[in-house]
Amino acid sequence: MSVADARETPAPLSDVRPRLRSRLTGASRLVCCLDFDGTLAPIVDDPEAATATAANEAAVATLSAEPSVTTAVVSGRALADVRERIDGPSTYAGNHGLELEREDSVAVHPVASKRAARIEAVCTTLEDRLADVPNVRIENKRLTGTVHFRSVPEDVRPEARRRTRETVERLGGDALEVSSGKRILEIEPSIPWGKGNAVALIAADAPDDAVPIYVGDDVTDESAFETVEPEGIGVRVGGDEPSAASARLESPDAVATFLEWLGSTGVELLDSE
Ligand SMILES: O=P(O)(O)OC[C@H]1O[C@H](O[C@H]2O[C@H](CO)[C@@H](O)[C@H](O)[C@H]2O)[C@H](O)[C@@H](O)[C@@H]1O
Repeated sequence: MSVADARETPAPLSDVRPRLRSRLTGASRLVCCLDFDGTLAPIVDDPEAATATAANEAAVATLSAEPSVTTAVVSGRALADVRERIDGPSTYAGNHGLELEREDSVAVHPVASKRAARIEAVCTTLEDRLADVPNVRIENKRLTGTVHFRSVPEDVRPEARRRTRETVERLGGDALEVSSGKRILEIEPSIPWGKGNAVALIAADAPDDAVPIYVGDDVTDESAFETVEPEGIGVRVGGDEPSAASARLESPDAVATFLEWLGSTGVELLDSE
């Protein structure tokens, strides 16, 4: 049976809370890793317009100021982009974990760095190949690229997706690959590295008894859920698809309520024995 086959629909977070309480009780640290789009920020048509809800901004600021919590944002966006969108954390991962900023030092996956020129070439060529596709957007994030179809008329999307895949195959060869996200295709270096690897590096900085939590809403968040479960807790936002996360929340508003709980009750439970 594959890992994907073993996935189940996550339970409502309220059902998982007793397990979370027991994990947090007496632990020395909480490592709280958060996705951005669809988790802290509601999904919107224009990727440039995405903003964290006010309640999530406040909750992230509170958690980030808490000495017993490591707060990290782990996004598919470029590091510099996501950093501008949410203040507070000491740690940011961008481009699905290919770039990681900890304590003011940024590490970039060396193979991804070498393939940035190919991403650039693909994005430039796609500007031309998709020039006749209404409302398509190409987001060049240097280490990866995203083609946005959310505002493209539905009948045009299959052909636009086909041209995107064909262009990546032609210019990227074995060096690049395509994956799907929410109404997007992601163009990435074909290397075994994702958000889960970045979360593992972040968690490795914490003591062994730290409790890792990851909250996210999309396919690329699954590797991060696999990293934190079952010692910690993965929380999938929205939908009821099978997931490696054990818990689920409905929306970014529900995420804010959860983060507020972590910043108050959750922190009190740490070292509370
Ligand atoms: O890992 P994330 O922080 O969730 O980033 C994943 C992608 O998010 C963005 O695209 C998504 O959000 C947009 C704004 O709400 C929406 O228009 C788009 O349809 C979504 O797929 C971002 O633009 C991408 O670069 C990220 O890879």
